[in-house]
Amino acid sequence: MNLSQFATTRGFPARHPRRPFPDGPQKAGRRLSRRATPHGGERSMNLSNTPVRPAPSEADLARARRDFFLRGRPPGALLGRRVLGSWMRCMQRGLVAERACPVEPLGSAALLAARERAELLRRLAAPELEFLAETLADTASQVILANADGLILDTRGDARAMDRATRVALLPGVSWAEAAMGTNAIGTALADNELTEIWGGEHFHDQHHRLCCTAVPILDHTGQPVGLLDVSGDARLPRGYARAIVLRAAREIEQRWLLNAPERYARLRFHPERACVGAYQEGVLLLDDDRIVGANRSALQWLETDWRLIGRAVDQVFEHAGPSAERLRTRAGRALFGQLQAARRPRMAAGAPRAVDPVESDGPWLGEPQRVALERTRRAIDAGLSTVLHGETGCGKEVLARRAHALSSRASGPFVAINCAALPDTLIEAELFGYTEGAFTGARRKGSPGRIAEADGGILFLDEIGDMPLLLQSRLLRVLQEHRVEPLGGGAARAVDCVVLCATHRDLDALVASGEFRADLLYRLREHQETLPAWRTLPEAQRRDALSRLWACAGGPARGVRLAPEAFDRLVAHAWPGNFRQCAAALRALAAFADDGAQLGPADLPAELQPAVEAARASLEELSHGAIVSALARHRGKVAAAAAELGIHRATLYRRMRKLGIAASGEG
Ligand SMILES: Nc1ncnc2c1ncn2[C@@H]1O[C@H](COP(=O)(O)OP(=O)(O)OP(=O)(O)O)[C@@H](O)[C@H]1O
Repeated sequence: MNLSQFATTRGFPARHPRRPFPDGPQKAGRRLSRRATPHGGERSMNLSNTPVRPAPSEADLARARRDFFLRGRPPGALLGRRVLGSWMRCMQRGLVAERACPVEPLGSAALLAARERAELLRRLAAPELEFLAETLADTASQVILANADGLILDTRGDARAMDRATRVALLPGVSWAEAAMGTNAIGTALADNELTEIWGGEHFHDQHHRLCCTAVPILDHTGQPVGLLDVSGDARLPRGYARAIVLRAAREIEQRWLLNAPERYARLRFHPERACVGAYQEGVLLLDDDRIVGANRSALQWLETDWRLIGRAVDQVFEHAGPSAERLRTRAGRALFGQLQAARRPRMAAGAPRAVDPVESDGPWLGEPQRVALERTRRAIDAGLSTVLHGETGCGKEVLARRAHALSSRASGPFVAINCAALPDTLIEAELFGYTEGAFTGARRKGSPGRIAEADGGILFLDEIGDMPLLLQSRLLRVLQEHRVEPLGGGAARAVDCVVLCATHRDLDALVASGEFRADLLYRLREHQETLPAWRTLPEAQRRDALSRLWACAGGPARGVRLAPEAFDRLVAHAWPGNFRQCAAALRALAAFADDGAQLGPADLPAELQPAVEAARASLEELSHGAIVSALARHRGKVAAAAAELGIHRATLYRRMRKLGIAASGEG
């Protein structure tokens, strides 16, 4: 579903003029508040505990500020209780209203690290950020995702209506925690863990008086804040213009968070009306056997309880629940309709400790060069730029592409990976572009949309792009130019919106020069390029760090298997021509064959890492004419035996002998 469809299903028109306030901020905001409330949701169930409070006039606010800040008197009752509470906290912290608060954005590496820590939140929130930005476009508001400390992670929207200082302060990397910025919706919502609206002069600092903000904390399935959604705009916008829509977006993210929980938990969904089980307002509980380990807010509402529900046994809450849980009765006597989705427990092969895939578990190891490449690739994706990832085999090109996809605004779209070198020439065309029914012998009955069409809304990852046959290059070029795919055998062309990432270890410019790759295709594919470093070029500190991570992922430490310092040093120093892939595989093998609790020394390392071999390898280039001749002589011309003594492969010795003009006299 594209954004317009997404917006329309929720009853919001998808298009808005980009000009801020085409008919004034008041009108824009009022129009939006009218649009944003008619969902049955907010009417039939109050999702926020925050009562709607009458807006104090500017004169009321000015009086309240004079009373509080100048005369030290309690301000009038029109100032909300929570705003007053926040002003008092700010005073106690020594903040001064007239003093500008310094804006100190995080550096790019620290911001990247913060974004990585909040990866799940960002991924789940991305569609809502787009949706809010689109819907609020004519109010010139800024949509903000912050982490649970109030640090801005992402923004969307058009903030042209704000002054420069405010725009700068609302950028990613800036903290809006109350302690730093005084009373503001982000910081105060996090301090109170409630939906918060702060308008104009309610902000603690004078410098924020032209701003209005509406913020809602995003809670995980146990009720802990994991982040916050905020809409900030011009203080002339009517109070409440963003309340319903931002609240609903936060609930959507929370629901996704809940449903993203491990499948080993059963899910109990319920609602007082049968038809609403499975719909927006359903209550959902996560169950670990008979214990409640998670809930959504609707569940709390229908069960008339709060987050203390987490940890209770199911039968403390429900009086009666049949095996299918179709009819439920709470201990308070409320009848509900329910549906139980059983837990899925993965069946593990007995005894075999499974190595953890570093990419699946905690994300790849990222040193400084990978971090920078990752962030730039993510930005390229968000900007719709085709990107080539260049680097030796195994240096993490695909890993990086997948990670960048997960962090990008296309995270909710598919990631379709195609290895151009692995597909047989006869199949690649049909595989990529799809085919209609009966297009060729063996075609599936209903035809196939093809892999490119499958990437619609997401990423098309073309691995080993340098190996794509010339014939297909022109078809691919046409797809990239026209954003449409035509299936084999005719049929309607299909529009495709995808960002293309390519990976290669080959020199694409050289391939163009030798006529193996189309120059015009390369220009299309390489709107941006990132080069990933080979393992051996990383600084030693990074290799050590990476090795520790790969070893942990290989499962050794979990079974008490230790690498002696000399073994670790040797692994760090090894050149690993197959880069991360080879190193990770070697570590997995080491861990697999070691006994629990064993300490592995240099002698336990694979043959190519043994000291004699390493020394011989290192000096291969210097292996002199004399050394080879005398080794051959000692073994009566037997090349295999001489190679073994020199610690190199027989083929390598033959190559070296040819280069030095040494004739082979004995048998191999
Ligand atoms: N940064 C990393 N952190 C941890 N493991 C990594 C990292 N990069 C690569 N790996 C490991 O190496 C394997 C290969 O990575 P990947 O497929 O991304 O390499 P590649 O550069 O695309 O290789 P090729 O060019 O051969 O396709 C991964 O499955 C993973 O186990």
